[in-house]
Amino acid sequence: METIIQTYQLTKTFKNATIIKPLNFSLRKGEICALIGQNGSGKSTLFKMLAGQLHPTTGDIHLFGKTGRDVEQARRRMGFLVETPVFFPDFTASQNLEYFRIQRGVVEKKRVDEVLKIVNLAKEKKKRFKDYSMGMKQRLGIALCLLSSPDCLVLDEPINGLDAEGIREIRNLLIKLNQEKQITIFISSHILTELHLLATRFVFIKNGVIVEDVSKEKLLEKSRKQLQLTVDDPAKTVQLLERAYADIEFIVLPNQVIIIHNYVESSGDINRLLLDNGVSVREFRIEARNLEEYFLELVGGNGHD
Ligand SMILES: Nc1ncnc2c1ncn2[C@@H]1O[C@H](COP(=O)(O)OP(=O)(O)OP(=O)(O)O)[C@@H](O)[C@H]1O
Repeated sequence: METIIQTYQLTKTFKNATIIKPLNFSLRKGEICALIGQNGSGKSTLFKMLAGQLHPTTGDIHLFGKTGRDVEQARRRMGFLVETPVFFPDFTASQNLEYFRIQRGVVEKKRVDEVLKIVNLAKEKKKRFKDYSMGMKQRLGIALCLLSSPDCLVLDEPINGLDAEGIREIRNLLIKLNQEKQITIFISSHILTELHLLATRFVFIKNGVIVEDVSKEKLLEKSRKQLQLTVDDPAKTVQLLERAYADIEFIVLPNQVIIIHNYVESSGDINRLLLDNGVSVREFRIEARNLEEYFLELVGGNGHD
């Protein structure tokens, strides 16, 4: 499968603060990849580097296999919605897109009507931008990205601040673009539950570090059940768990709580292992949790980054 985006040891430092730590990431053709992280985690900084709006401090970006001077040309195959586009408030949607069509050298005049149809704004194309709802404004932003018929869209929080209906419209639009036009999508949000029905892959970022990269199936599995232990000696518990289960995945929370994401089916063995080695287990339970809790644990709690 073709690789659309590849970063190698990519970093960004502003003054003394390193916002993106050496980051290796790849996006393959056909994916809808969600970049999830709390405010300030570095999502926009990463996207701006991909869009060419910020220069990386170190590292390399390949787009469609191109790098160096050729990357600019490859970038034309991508549509970026990284900063809110500045539309003219008194222009209609059509007039706004027509302005950008000419400015961006998109030859075919009919492309404006085509993209308005794709984003379901054909009927409202003569409305002035300032009279658009938030959801319509966002869809017009996506229409702008589509003007040059990109193979990949990079969208920074496009459903931020939308109501449930607005979110549903954008979600359906993006699924349609992915399935019918084979457009690869890289989309960010700070709210996991906004994207869980859309994305096929989830990348979690915390303080500029990717702390988790999972498929939709794996995410659902992980967010379904977990073991929650309260122990007297978390450090020893961690040591014992890592020795017994090489690929065990867990996080240590305050108050001597350890949450284990896999090996839920081995809960009896884990309990015995700890007791046999002198760890006192005060509480041991299997919990179901929702996606939002999982997200907060990963990017909000004491994740293992
Ligand atoms: N030009 C800049 N100069 C200095 N610091 C910056 C600059 N741009 C971003 N930062 C800092 O980098 C950090 C990450 O910002 P970024 O906008 O990438 O986060 P984010 O994950 O997109 O957050 P949000 O969800 O709020 O958009 C923040 O602490 C921000 O203050």
